[in-house]
Amino acid sequence: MKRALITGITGQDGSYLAEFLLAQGYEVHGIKRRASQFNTQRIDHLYEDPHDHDPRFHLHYGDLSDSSNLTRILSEVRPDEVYNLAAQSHVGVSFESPEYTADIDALGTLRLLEAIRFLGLQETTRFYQASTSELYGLVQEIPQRETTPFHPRSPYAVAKLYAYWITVNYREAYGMFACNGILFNHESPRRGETFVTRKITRGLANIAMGLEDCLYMGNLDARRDWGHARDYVRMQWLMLQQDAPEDYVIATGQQHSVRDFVQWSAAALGLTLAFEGSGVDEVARVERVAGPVGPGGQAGRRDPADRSGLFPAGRGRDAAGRRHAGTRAAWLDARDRRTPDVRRDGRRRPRHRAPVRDAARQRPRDPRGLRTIARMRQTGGMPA
Ligand SMILES: Nc1nc2c(ncn2[C@@H]2O[C@H](COP(=O)(O)OP(=O)(O)O[C@H]3O[C@H](CO)[C@@H](O)[C@H](O)[C@@H]3O)[C@@H](O)[C@H]2O)c(=O)[nH]1
Repeated sequence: MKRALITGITGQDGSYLAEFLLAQGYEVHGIKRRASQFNTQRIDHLYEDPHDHDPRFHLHYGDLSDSSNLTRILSEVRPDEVYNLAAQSHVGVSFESPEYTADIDALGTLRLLEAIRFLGLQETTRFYQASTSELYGLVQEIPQRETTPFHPRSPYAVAKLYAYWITVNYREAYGMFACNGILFNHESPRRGETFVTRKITRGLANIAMGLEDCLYMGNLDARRDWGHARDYVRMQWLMLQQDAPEDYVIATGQQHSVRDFVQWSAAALGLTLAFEGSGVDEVARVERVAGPVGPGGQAGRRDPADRSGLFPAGRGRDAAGRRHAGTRAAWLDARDRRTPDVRRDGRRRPRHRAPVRDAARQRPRDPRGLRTIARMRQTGGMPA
């Protein structure tokens, strides 16, 4: 049975790759960071108790900043394949934490490669490095290919450039089977919520459900090549199954703008947006609401004279604490009022409960997950 070790197993790609490798019959080991809160939501369905008979899924505490820890895990697992997916992966955040980003993304890769070499595993362990289209930054040719010169434009991309070349260097200097996967953007429902696709889908869904009233965006005209993460982890595996190690670009070959993504997401929710203004003053208002909105719900009718957005400010309540007409909450209230408590069969009808509010219904349970609503302003910056 082949053994794989995945750094970054708790992330989007790590979770899909673990699923994929388990289905291929691998024994899968993952490195997760210690955190005071649970950080394994994406892989909880794969968890096997270590006391079970012959589990094939194992988690180890570790960190790419900790060489002795990496060396110990590698010497215990002695993997056939290592997938280095762990990183500080947010481009915007790398401007705020450039040194941390370099430590994990650049030196972390070196630590892992060096631990493989130090343990004498360089001839048996194959190595995948999660490289990135961000290396191209200021693009030198269109489309980009494996031979296109790099011009990174963020601390993240510069750190990943070091990781790229140190991977090439270990391949050339020590004969390691080491590959860089230069992946363009790849998304899924498991994508982190501060990356643009999840930020938009979450934000607009919250607007449609009346939970928020504004979503602030950065550059709407930025263009990205978006694939699905599940397809891309298969590519990662395929790179390590070739006869000889090489670096590969993975993309769909199609680019779309962030603005397109906003409009598709709005359309899926039955919202029609009207864009006004330009540059940092651009605003998109919800012009029409149609069809079912939100899981199991439908939008309330909106006063066409109201140009302030789908839902007025004040979290959808007036001074007396009554919900405004036009919000999903108001629609649910109205449904509860007009629907008898007891069904025809004599059973009690379940009442609507706000799913994302705390007991006092004052604050969102997860404040990070719940900032949203109906005005989109182009700030020119790149907020998370
Ligand atoms: N995050 C974010 N991005 C915004 C926003 N508004 C516009 N954007 C633009 O949306 C684009 C896509 O951003 P993200 O999907 O958040 O990340 P990324 O910068 O493309 O980087 C991702 O893909 C790389 C290539 O695969 C990865 O290397 C990187 O780790 C990350 O996953 C960027 O050009 C960004 O300027 C916003 O409000 N938030």
